[in-house]
Amino acid sequence: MTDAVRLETLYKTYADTGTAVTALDGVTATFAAGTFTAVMGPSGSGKSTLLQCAAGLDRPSAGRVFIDGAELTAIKDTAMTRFRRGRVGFVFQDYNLLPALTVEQNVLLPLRLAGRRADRGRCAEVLTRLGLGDRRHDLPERLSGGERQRVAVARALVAEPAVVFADEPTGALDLRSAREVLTLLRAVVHEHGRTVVMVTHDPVAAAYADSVLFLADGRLAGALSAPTAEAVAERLTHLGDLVADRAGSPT
Ligand SMILES: Nc1ncnc2c1ncn2[C@@H]1O[C@H](COP(=O)(O)OP(=O)(O)OP(=O)(O)O)[C@@H](O)[C@H]1O
Repeated sequence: MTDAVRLETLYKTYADTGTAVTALDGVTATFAAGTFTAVMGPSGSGKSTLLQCAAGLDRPSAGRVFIDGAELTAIKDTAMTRFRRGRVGFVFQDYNLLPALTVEQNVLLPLRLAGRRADRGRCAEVLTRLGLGDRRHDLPERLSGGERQRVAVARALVAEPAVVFADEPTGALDLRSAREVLTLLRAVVHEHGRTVVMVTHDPVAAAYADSVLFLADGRLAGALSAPTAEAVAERLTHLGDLVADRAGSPT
């Protein structure tokens, strides 16, 4: 199986605030193509930083990132944007849809920005697959939170990226909409062979993934295959204890 994403000994230090914060402390991980992985860990453990560095939205302080076999960390800033537009899709907690654009225009935006043909047929196909075929001409304000997030998923998929990164995609949704979006992400992986990496706080959401990667203090702290919400919650409790112990112990 090919790796959609490979992270090699990633470090990220934020030094701009006086005291340096090490958000990633030597993380090595791979995400195989066609898999759905959840990234979990206590608050401040480096989940968002990991996602940002893996997606090329931020640069690690050291280490290498490969997407679909190409080294992202070797690419200069201007080319990075182009690379991202072609190979990476994003879904954010707050949808990030442009309010003045219709659903269809929002979904087609990544293709337009990448200078590719705005394939309306493909857009209609993706929207229909996501149950939004008849909402193409609506503005986002007319959609529910769950529908908006499904538009964001359609937008992330339209350019057929090697990987879709989702940062708390269900964080702003009610239970039913969250379940719909997670079912959709799972179908995107299992029925359409896409790769999804999702940061979440929610053990129930993580249980939709094929496996869970745990972070604590910027380091990998284990993994779980075929996760259940109960097993994930238990692992998280232990991680929380571990972090509290470390913080309390003399160095
Ligand atoms: N831009 C920044 N400048 C300085 N420090 C930062 C910055 N972004 C993150 N950090 C710090 O890096 C560490 C990891 O943050 P990160 O947001 O990656 O964690 P997280 O696991 O996603 O947290 P949460 O679950 O609370 O969203 C934290 O200590 C955080 O305060």
